[in-house]
Amino acid sequence: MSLIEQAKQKAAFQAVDEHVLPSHRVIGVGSGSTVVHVVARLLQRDPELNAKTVFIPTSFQSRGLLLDGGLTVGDVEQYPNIDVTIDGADEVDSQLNAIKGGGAAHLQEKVVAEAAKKFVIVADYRKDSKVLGEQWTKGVPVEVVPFAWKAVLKKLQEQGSKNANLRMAVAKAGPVVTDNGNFIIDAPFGLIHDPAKVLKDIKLLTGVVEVGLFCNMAEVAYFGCEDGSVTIRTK
Ligand SMILES: O=C[C@H](O)[C@H](O)[C@H](O)COP(=O)(O)O
Repeated sequence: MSLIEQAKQKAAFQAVDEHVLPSHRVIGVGSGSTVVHVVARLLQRDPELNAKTVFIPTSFQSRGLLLDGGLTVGDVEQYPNIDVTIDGADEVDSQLNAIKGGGAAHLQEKVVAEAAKKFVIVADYRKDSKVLGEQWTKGVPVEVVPFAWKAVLKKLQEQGSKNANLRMAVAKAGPVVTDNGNFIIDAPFGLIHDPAKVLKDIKLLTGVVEVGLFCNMAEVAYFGCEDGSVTIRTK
């Protein structure tokens, strides 16, 4: 396993061990490569405990991980009160604000995180920043309804993101289409010193469904470090 993968695993295992309690019955599960280790740790729990628990996925990917593991899945319509949600991030700042959506899953992720009593982030050392935009330079992921993409792109450029661009698919002609049938615009804003304002300004644009800025949401973040340790940042 590579150093980065080991770091992801360490952070994920420790976060599950410290935040998924035997009394919990509804657990939110984020998306991405770090969450693979979250699910692996959940599967190491007492099977009787898992049998009494419902897991709320945040994407096609995390639903598949849970189903493949034989876990029971539900949704926020059935379970609007989630005990804890654990998710990855593309970058986290010193105040625990995060950029998410590198995998285009941030809409469902935000809903599931907001429905939880506690939101926990797991990541490797490359995601740990003072200010958003230091390391994640691809931009803020913005999910937009398809017919509005050009209009939103123009507005984002007017808001200062000159290099905002429509995310294109790799093994498909045309744009990435999200699990919700929408498009993604990646909008770089350089260093983001006031993420809550950037979030608000983008969210007010007509046609925007959700913005991959998670402000004041996480209670704690676990970063797996290069030396095998885990750094824990709390609010
Ligand atoms: O859309 C994807 C999600 O926000 C992921 O949680 C985020 O991109 C981090 O993914 P990874 O753990 O693969 O770096």
